[in-house]
Amino acid sequence: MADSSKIAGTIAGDGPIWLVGAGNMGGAMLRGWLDGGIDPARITVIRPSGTPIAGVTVLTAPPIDGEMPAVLVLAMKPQKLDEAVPALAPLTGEGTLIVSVLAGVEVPSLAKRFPQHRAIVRVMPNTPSGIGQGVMLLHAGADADAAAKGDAEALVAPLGLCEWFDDEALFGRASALSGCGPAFLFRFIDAMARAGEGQGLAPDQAARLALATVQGAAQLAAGSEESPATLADRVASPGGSTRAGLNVIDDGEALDRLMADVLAASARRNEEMAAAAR
Ligand SMILES: NC(=O)C1=CN([C@@H]2O[C@H](COP(=O)(O)OP(=O)(O)OC[C@H]3O[C@@H](n4cnc5c(N)ncnc54)[C@H](OP(=O)(O)O)[C@@H]3O)[C@@H](O)[C@H]2O)C=CC1
Ligand SMILES: O=C(O)[C@@H]1CCC=N1
Repeated sequence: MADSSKIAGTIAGDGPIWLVGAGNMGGAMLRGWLDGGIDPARITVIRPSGTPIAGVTVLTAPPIDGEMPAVLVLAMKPQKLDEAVPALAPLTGEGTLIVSVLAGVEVPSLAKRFPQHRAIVRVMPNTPSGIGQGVMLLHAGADADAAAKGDAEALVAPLGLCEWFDDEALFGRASALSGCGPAFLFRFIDAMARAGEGQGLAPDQAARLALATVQGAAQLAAGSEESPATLADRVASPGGSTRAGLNVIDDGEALDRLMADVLAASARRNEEMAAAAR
């Protein structure tokens, strides 16, 4: 559940917030905002399908005769950005804070497409934002002042942990960890369950045990003063069964090497998307 106390104040005044795209990511952010107590009357969702969302106005195109958006949240696929810009850019102005969650699309690429803006802030969320447990990476363009950065952070703080990056390239590489990370963990849960099936467990039982084990372990680690490595040692009795399993994970640093390759592949793709948007 999002922390509603964090969203009690105003965000970029009290003007309209346009959310462009409400799919997997935009939809999760919207859920987090609504649970967090944001005034739904401020939010207009713009999506080509016009698929309704309870409690908020949904339009198939930006409103041309309304108030200028105080915040424009871009949450379509990077490949759809140029399809959306012609209708959006003329409606933004010096009062519009542009918040982009598009992977790989850098601030200068956004500034080229939205020359009129108050500030441009990139946010890399992840899907647990929908339950207020996301990770929100932030990077602001050079012309963003402290007030604009504060407004961007106030907007996304109810969705999870906020971490600022001055270096946009590092922001991109960090996106591979926290933005993509939930998918890697979901795969891990499935792999653990399948391995349980391999030991003779029924599929539904293996899935239940794997998920509850990951949930409990993550919560334990999050609330502990001890490092995950120490917590792992607390499970592994010398000469016991856990140590035998850890030996497989640790052999040749197999898991470290796998994760290094995984993040490197995601970071590389991020760079390719950045190049495509320039
Ligand atoms: N999924 C994730 O975990 C994360 C995604 N992101 C970023 O979020 C963005 C969205 O990804 P995701 O939610 O997964 O994608 P989805 O395909 O689930 O959602 C895309 C949304 O964009 C809308 N859309 C499509 N075309 C246009 C257009 N021309 N103008 C306006 N809106 C349009 C769609 O509308 P409709 O609903 O009507 O079809 C839909 O709501 C991407 O840029 C991605 O990089 C960032 C971090 C994590
Ligand atoms: O896969 C993607 O490109 C986006 C960015 C982070 C998570 N999803």
